[in-house]
Amino acid sequence: MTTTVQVPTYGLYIDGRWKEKQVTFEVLNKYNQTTIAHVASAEKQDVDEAVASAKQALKLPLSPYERFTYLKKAAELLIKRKEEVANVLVQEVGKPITESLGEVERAAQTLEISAEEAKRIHGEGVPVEAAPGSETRQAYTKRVPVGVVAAITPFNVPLNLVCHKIGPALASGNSVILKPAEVTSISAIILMQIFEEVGLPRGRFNLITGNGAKTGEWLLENEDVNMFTFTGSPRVGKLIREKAGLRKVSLELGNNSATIVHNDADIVQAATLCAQKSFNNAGQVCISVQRVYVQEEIYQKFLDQMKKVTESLEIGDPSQSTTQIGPMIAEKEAIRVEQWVNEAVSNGAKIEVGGKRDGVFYAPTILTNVDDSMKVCRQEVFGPVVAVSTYRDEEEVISRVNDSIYGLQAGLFTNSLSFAMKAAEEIEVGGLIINDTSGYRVDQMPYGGMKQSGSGKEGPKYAIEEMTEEKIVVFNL
Ligand SMILES: NC(=O)c1ccc[n+]([C@@H]2O[C@H](COP(=O)([O-])OP(=O)(O)OC[C@H]3O[C@@H](n4cnc5c(N)ncnc54)[C@H](O)[C@@H]3O)[C@@H](O)[C@H]2O)c1
Ligand SMILES: O=C[C@H](O)CS(=O)(=O)O
Repeated sequence: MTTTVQVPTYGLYIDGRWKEKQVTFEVLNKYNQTTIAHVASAEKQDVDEAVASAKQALKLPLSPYERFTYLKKAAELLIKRKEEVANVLVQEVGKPITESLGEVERAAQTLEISAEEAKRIHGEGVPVEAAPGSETRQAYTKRVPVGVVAAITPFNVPLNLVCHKIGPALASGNSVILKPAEVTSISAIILMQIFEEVGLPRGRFNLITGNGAKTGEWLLENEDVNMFTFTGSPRVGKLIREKAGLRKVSLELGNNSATIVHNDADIVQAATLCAQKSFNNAGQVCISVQRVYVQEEIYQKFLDQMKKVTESLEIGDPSQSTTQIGPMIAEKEAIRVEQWVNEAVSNGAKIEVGGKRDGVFYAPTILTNVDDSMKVCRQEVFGPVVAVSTYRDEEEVISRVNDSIYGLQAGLFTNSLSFAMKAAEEIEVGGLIINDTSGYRVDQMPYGGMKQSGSGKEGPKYAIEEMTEEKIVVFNL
């Protein structure tokens, strides 16, 4: 007997209703490459309808308490569907189930923090009366929504990074059009279903799925979009910045994250955490540990421990609770990583662990004998590869960490307060994590990079600042 598995078809969500489309694209299970959904391909007219609906929705303002209530309920409903949504992440990303469950929990927290922040948006009194001639005046500021926000998101953390945009946008009174990554659209569709269920007024949250370049272009062409909030590659980020003109843009882009391990650190803890945070989600994390700089006196002990942890990682079917490393998002990405590693090896790098590809899987790989000019150090690998090298002193390592076009986060293991303080002053990143790796993030913290890692911050409180304008009101009494 053969069993036919029903593949669901999903539409767009515009102006409070689902809209079927003739033309769809397939979302694949990244482990076995089977089709798990047919998803609507938006056309220009759909994008324009979504923007018009979002603009119209702003005419019925929501109070901060109403926004709090919708977001809080959405967080609760997401937790109720935790297993189902985690299984979607397992399939559409190839993310191991334990990590996928963690992403759903974090996404719910992001919505909950956004809900709480909705009640804390405030301005301040401004002492204009202190200016000569303004003695009879009084003033205060208030934060007002930017209006229509277009949110464009990447494949690697497709639920939580969507919540980092939808949560603050709705909390601050905006309406939003979401364009998720094509290859991982299903979790965003489920989130849309959840917001429909909580009864969010129509037009406040619209979902457009389809080709990134086309929908992106149509959103950018539509002058009724007031702000773009983008997470993804520097290539697309630059394009959005160029085309957005005078409109607000927030960009969360790539990194080649460094972590320093100094000679006074807890070596076992540092090596264990570095191994874990180099290979989470098969290294497809923007703050994944990619460059490790180990003080030369402790190098061998550190490397031995990091190799031991890495060799113990279980690779395989992401739906199994014992699996720690799943497939990459596509075979072409695994091939690219393989080529970069091979190129490094042909220039003198040594593979300590891994270095093998099996279809869409790339084994967790530690490289030594690397040179800072190699692609595996200089560019963003976005795969399960880490380059470990030595340094002599604080000055040298800080300058090597800073020798990058990126600046999202870095880690530093040390018990030296003076080194930690020096690093905090001198390392050019949006976040420096002491006694943990570059890969540490919780959702309430400000998060965003310097240099080509982007501009603007996420973390609901900080994203709300990006998604609102400061207005001053002056009274002449
Ligand atoms: N800094 C952060 O917070 C953060 C978090 C996660 C991922 N990232 C970065 O994201 C990248 C990987 O994600 P990706 O491969 O999905 O990125 P990507 O740039 O290829 O795609 C991101 C989104 O942009 C859309 N897009 C593609 N072309 C477009 C265009 N011309 N105009 C408008 N939108 C377009 C895609 O459809 C997708 O929704 C890495 O560089 C990673 O570092 C950064
Ligand atoms: O890919 C980058 C993510 O922002 C890191 S995290 O999943 O939010 O920790």
